[in-house]
Amino acid sequence: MEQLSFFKDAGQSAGLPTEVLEYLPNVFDEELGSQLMERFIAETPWTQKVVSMYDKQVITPRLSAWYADANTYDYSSLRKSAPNIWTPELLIIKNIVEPIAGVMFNSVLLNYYRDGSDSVAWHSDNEKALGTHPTIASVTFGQVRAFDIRNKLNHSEKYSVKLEHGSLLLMKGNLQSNWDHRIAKSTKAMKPRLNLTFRVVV
Ligand SMILES: O=C(O)CCC(=O)C(=O)O
Ligand SMILES: [Fe+2]
Repeated sequence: MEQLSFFKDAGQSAGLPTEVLEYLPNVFDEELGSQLMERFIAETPWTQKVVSMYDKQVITPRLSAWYADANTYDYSSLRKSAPNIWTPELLIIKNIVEPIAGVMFNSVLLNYYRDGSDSVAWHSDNEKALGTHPTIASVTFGQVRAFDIRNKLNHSEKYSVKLEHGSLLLMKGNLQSNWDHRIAKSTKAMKPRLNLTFRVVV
């Protein structure tokens, strides 16, 4: 019954720019989503990255893992290790997401937010290897968290989507070039959340 609480703050801010963000709730059955999430949390080879920020070494406030086709070039300086190879669970999700997105993906980044103090800071996924207008398919299981976007040229232009258990968010068009996004920390009690962003790396 606990899963019910995942849904209670669903919603999105008015005027969300749907040409860059398409939100599809309930793409995954609630029970299947919970089972997949438990397996991912237990069985993924999680890593926690250390990044340099203003001369300081900062540990990223979440756990991550990268999976890709074996021949995919390791494009990012942040991902120096070889990718993990697709698991059956990841392929189940990939096969559901691809026809909806209309894209065949060759990699996925998993992020595990253990509680409300885990987060991802404002950024855009605009690495060259993702191309100019990438479609990125973002699948969420677990705790509802707010996905915020802000216009890069006008930070006061902001929108928010509450990403629910079993939902799919398509990021597309100019999202990565014109907008930043984040998952903010929360001081409220938060259960674990798992997010998978399927990408095409060229
Ligand atoms: O957790 C999310 O919903 C977003 C993750 C993200 O932005 C990223 O991995 O680049
Ligand atoms: Fe991102």
